[in-house]
Amino acid sequence: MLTILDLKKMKQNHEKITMVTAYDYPSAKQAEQAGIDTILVGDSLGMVVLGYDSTVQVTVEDMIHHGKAVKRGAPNTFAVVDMPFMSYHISTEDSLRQAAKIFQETNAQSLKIEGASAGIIEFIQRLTEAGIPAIGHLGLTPQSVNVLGGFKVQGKDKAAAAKLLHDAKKVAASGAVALVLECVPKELADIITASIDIPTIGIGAGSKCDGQVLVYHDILKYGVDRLPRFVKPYSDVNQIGLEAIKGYISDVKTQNFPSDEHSFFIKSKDLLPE
Ligand SMILES: Nc1nc(=O)c2c([nH]1)NC[C@@H]1CN(c3ccc(C(=O)N[C@@H](CCC(=O)O)C(=O)O)cc3)CN21
Ligand SMILES: CC(C)C(=O)C(=O)O
Ligand SMILES: [Mg+2]
Repeated sequence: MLTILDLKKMKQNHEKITMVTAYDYPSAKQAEQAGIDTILVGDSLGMVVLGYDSTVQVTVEDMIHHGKAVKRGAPNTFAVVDMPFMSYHISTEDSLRQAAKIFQETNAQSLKIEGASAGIIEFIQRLTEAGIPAIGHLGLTPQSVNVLGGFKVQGKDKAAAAKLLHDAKKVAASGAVALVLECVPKELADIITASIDIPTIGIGAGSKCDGQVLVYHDILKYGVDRLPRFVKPYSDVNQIGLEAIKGYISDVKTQNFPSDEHSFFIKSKDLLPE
């Protein structure tokens, strides 16, 4: 399993860090088998596998339920769990209690937190002091979709770009071990990556970030209809899966399934009731 020191070394050595989301046992097992560096139990699970229209309805219990399944599937991969909406905003004390619960119950290696307000910066410091590696998340922070007015690229004007760089420096200085940059212009992500000593992990943030993260279901094109512009699909599981289920339906209707090879037989007819 990689450690936070390995991730820092990978930045220094210009070796790209790979991250994929996983929400359950099979996807985690597959990601580990494929040789991924890190797994994110993203709160995107609310949209991707629970059918919510944002991540706002995802709970601490949801994150623990999915996080435990992921760790069972990928016991040897560095795992990050998202702290969900409002689980780290009420007070630093309450946030620390929620973090301890998620970290202990999932056995994850790190927790991810969106934003860089004064409260968040203090929380990242306190997590680090307590021995919980924190990963920051700036740019498009989906838990704030209702304040941002949609899933939109961030840091597009001079003031917003300057604030994003300033926030990234604050997150790095507070002890965070990595920083996710979501939906940020490539040139800005490049400057941020060069300005901080912790790895940046981009999603819709161009190729200069120290690592990349994508949603598992987006990579596979599985269950998702419209893919964001930053996604490159590597398969079409929607199509493969649809054909499989249609084939099954057709075989049952036409009595081609189950055949004898998929059936069990009694040793002797004498054993059957009269
Ligand atoms: N399947 C999936 N993939 C993701 O990457 C993802 C989720 N779900 N859910 C949680 C968040 C939400 N994300 C999103 C969702 C939509 C866009 C999107 O449609 N963006 C526009 C850009 C709009 C603009 O130009 O400002 C796009 O065309 O990609 C971006 C990020 C990223 N995360
Ligand atoms: C998109 C990534 C960075 C994320 O936070 C998630 O999957 O929830
Ligand atoms: Mg998330």
